[in-house]
Amino acid sequence: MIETKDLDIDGVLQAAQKQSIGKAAPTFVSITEQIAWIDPIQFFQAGKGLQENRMFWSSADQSTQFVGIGDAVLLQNQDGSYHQLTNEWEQVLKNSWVDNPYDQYKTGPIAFGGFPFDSDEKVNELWKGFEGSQFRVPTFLLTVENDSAFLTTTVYVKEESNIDELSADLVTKRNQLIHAPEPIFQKNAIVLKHEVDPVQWRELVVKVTDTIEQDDVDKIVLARELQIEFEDICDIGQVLNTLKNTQEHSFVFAWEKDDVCFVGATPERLVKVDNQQLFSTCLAGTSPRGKSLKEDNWYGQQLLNDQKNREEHQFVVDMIKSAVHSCAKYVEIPDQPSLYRLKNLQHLYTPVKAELKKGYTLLDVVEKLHPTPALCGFPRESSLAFIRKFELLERGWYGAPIGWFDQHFNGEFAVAIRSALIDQDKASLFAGCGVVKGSDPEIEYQETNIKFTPMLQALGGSL
Ligand SMILES: C=C(O[C@@H]1C=C(C(=O)O)C=C[C@H]1O)C(=O)O
Ligand SMILES: [Mg+2]
Repeated sequence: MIETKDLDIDGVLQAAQKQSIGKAAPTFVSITEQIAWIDPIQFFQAGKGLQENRMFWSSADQSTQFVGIGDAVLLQNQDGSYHQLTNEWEQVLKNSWVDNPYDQYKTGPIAFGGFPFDSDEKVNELWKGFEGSQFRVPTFLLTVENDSAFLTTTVYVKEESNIDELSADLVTKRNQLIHAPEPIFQKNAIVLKHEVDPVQWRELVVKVTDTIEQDDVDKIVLARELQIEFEDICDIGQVLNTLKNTQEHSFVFAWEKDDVCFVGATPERLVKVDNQQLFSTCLAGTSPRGKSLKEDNWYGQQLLNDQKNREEHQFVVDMIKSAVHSCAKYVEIPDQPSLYRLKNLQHLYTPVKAELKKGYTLLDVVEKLHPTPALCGFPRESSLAFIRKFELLERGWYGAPIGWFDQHFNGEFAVAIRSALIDQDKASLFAGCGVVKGSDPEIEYQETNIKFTPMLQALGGSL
């Protein structure tokens, strides 16, 4: 039996209401309790019954998993402003009542969400609902940290709130979630697959290599879209379960808005900050996995020694190094990349460690880093201008920071690649690759195909 403190939602809400009357402002209430361990996917599936927006996050080593149900707070910034987001979060916390006897990092008030790749991009039909940056504090947040589970319940209490009703409603929903039955999964079956402009895409790669020859640009990342249709409405829980079980060393995420959900399993950490300790990742340069150990090692060695891939990688290292330097006391970064192996492919990988200077927060670093040359190109301005002008799709949240931060701005962001936007019985998958001098359109095309594979398989299909 785990030791749990008696939960007194009603008592906390009453005290918070007194505070809101005193301050003549609503109080943001966050109550954390330890609960019996529950499978995060089970909790996620149970959230479907409440008909509220859900979110999911798993760290790349799966030691931390978050599931959120409901929107207690939604912070939305049309222009993706980091500064505004910081201010709004501080504003929310200003009049708060945080009841967290466990005082655990990763419990209590935490906001989850994402940014657009390019906040100047006009939002099209596909990305409707995902305008600007959006972060939510879920009404119910499950934190599973190895074998321990915590539930944080968040609600606004106003002067006029009916506390009896409010607390009865929260308790009913809480019980529904934490005593959820074993999840039942629907099998997702793909009935239609449509590659968007594959011929034009290869032509665009040639246009990029020509541009690189002629202009002051060295690398441009080009993305592709693959559209699919399911036989029935896609079961997101099933997709997450498969991603979790098949995609090791990857952050698995889902962020639902009404009936649309952005889902993925990305290997790429943008930045993590834990008490001023900063961790970032340079990931660029790709090759397939081999079928045997010998073949796998051969691919790995080829990748480590391949000039084109090393160049693709180095642009990322140089940029991240200098961005992190500008806000850190010291930066630790190996001279040579190593290999980061995933189920379907392997990447060149350089980890970055640093200590953040006082006065800088996680969001400041996200702002400095995004978009890195891993997703945009180098130099940033000219590669971004090319993408804006010529790319054949709207990136929306693809390739952008997705993650979480707590009340002290500790948290973690990943780069939302290996992802799909799922709208009931339809989905768009995204994959891109770094085009540099000498890139071959067919090889780059095949590289994006392997990058589609993990998501496509999790959705019930194959290439
Ligand atoms: C753009 C993507 O991946 C990026 C591009 C890579 C490459 O071109 O080698 C490797 C990892 C990522 O930085 C994607 O998966 O969509
Ligand atoms: Mg590449």
